[in-house]
Amino acid sequence: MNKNSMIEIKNVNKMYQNLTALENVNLNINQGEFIALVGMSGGGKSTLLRLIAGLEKPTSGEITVGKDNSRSVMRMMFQEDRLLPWMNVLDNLSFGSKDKNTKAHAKELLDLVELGDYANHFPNQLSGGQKQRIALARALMTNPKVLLLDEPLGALDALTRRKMQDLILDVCQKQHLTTILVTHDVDEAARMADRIVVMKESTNYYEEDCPKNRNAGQIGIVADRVLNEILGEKEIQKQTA
Ligand SMILES: Nc1ncnc2c1ncn2[C@@H]1O[C@H](COP(=O)(O)OP(=O)(O)OP(=O)(O)O)[C@@H](O)[C@H]1O
Repeated sequence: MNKNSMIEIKNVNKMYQNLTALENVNLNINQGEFIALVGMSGGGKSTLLRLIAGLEKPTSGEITVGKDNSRSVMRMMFQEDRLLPWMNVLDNLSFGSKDKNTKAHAKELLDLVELGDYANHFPNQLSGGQKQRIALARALMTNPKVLLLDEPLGALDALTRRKMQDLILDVCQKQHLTTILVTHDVDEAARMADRIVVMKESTNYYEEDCPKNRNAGQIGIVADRVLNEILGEKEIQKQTA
């Protein structure tokens, strides 16, 4: 593993019975890098994320995480917040621990996601965006080095989604996280990621490096290029004709 690497994916294949979900995927993700996985439905994005998380094993090939290849440095966040409805926000983060340090850590993270005043609220008293911010804070409780995000903003309205994108980017930078985001939204990928990986058919994928500190125009250009890759030039021409 090279010294800046956090995740190395080598010659990974995944079969489900006769179906090839992933074929010969090779990807090297550096510490602190923000990767977006995009592509058509069924392209294998969630499968790759589950393999990286260690929830499933590749049929062949290898995935190495950090120097000790331990999945304990990872936390995952999903489209659903998965908060426990019978616990208040603070307990959802600390799992009801009475330990002072754990509670203090939970409070710090609530401040980080700008919900410091909501410790005693219950999930049903929160908006969708607030619940996702709590889910993000909870994912950070164990001080992970890698954050795996499976379409976490998919259920949010456009404005809340935009705010969450900024918050996630800010948090990832502050906590020096390596992040992998699965998203259907190419604009979201173009706004957030350092590098976009397009999962095409199982045999084929494409990478796009994004400029640093990009403006709205550059985001649009990157998003268009990625969309071209996903749909193919002809589809785009047909749509704009
Ligand atoms: N547990 C499973 N058993 C059988 N086939 C599966 C399983 N999980 C995924 N697949 C298949 O593997 C392929 C890749 O699925 P995956 O969910 O990774 O795609 P995706 O790119 O995340 O799709 P979407 O954008 O719709 O979420 C699909 O053809 C899917 O039907």
